[in-house]
Amino acid sequence: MDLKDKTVICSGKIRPVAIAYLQDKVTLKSWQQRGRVPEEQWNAWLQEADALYSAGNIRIDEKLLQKAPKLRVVAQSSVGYDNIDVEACHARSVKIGNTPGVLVNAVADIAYGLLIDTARGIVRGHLHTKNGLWGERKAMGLGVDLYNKTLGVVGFGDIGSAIAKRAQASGMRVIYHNRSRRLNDAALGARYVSWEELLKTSDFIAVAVTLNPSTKGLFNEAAFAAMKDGVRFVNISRGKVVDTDALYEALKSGKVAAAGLDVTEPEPLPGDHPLLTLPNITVTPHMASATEETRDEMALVTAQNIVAALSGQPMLAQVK
Ligand SMILES: NC(=O)C1=CN([C@@H]2O[C@H](COP(=O)(O)OP(=O)(O)OC[C@H]3O[C@@H](n4cnc5c(N)ncnc54)[C@H](O)[C@@H]3O)[C@@H](O)[C@H]2O)C=CC1
Ligand SMILES: O=C(O)C(=O)CO
Repeated sequence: MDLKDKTVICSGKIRPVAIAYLQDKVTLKSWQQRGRVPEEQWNAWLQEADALYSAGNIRIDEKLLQKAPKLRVVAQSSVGYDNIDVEACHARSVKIGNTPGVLVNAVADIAYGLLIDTARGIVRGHLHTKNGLWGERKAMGLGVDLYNKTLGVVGFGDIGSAIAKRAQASGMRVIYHNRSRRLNDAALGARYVSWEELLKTSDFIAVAVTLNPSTKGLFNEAAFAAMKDGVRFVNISRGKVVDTDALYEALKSGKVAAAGLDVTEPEPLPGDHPLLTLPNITVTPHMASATEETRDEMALVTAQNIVAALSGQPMLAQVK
């Protein structure tokens, strides 16, 4: 099908693999400079757009949709789509695509790295060495083993179960809590438990839920209070799942012995944020999917979703 009369606009810089896929098929308007498309330009593009390649964290809501009368497709270049008002899109017959699956291993690797860091303080050790304190390394204290400990995974979807696999390689027992029990959990070597049991019995907790109304602020003061003393906490899902102030207090008191976060609220996290004054936290800048291979695959799925939807074909991954 000739789609050259269809205009695809991109909200930010996109990967060459996506440009190569799209440029001969559609009329592509992409901003290949750093930062956001200037507002005037963006508003003009929205007027003409049949499809939107959503790169980065732009809010796609009724306000944006009103400026885009021809829009029929939004392709989010991530698995999470909490930046999109799904109801508003569907009310205007705008299809939404995302990129599940292709980023699972890259994200689970970072979660596993953070998990090890909460046990052993790798980043802390690096900073200690860098600050000329190698000889005083005993001051750092000892870490703990992953081996023979219980990992509680909250959100046992694609990424949660991939984190479990990595933890099992370190000899951890895995329990999980999910919206519903996974049929294949025995094959995955993981045991379904209630939210309360997970909090009470986990030595480590890894969070891999979607951000939705039921998970917003899920890890609040009460949740941290219900955890084991000295629990270690990793979040790679979305910052808004955690009450930042409650986590700060739990880390300060030692209730949470250490935390590893790839996502924060707010994002970006300012360099002078109170969380970063604590010695027992490692924060990475929402980079869990940031490998060359994974970002290429995410870009390609995003581009393929657009072409499929504009051709009236099923998308590779559609948000229902
Ligand atoms: N840090 C990063 O760069 C990345 C972060 N993510 C985040 O990770 C999330 C998960 O990704 P996938 O595993 O691919 O999605 P998925 O849809 O396979 O898994 C999410 C799981 O969360 C569960 N869930 C939802 N609400 C829940 C609740 N209230 N209680 C317990 N479980 C609940 C769902 O049942 C599902 O099993 C994404 O939505 C995204 O926000 C994803 C990729 C990269
Ligand atoms: O895919 C996602 O949801 C992300 O957070 C970006 O990799």
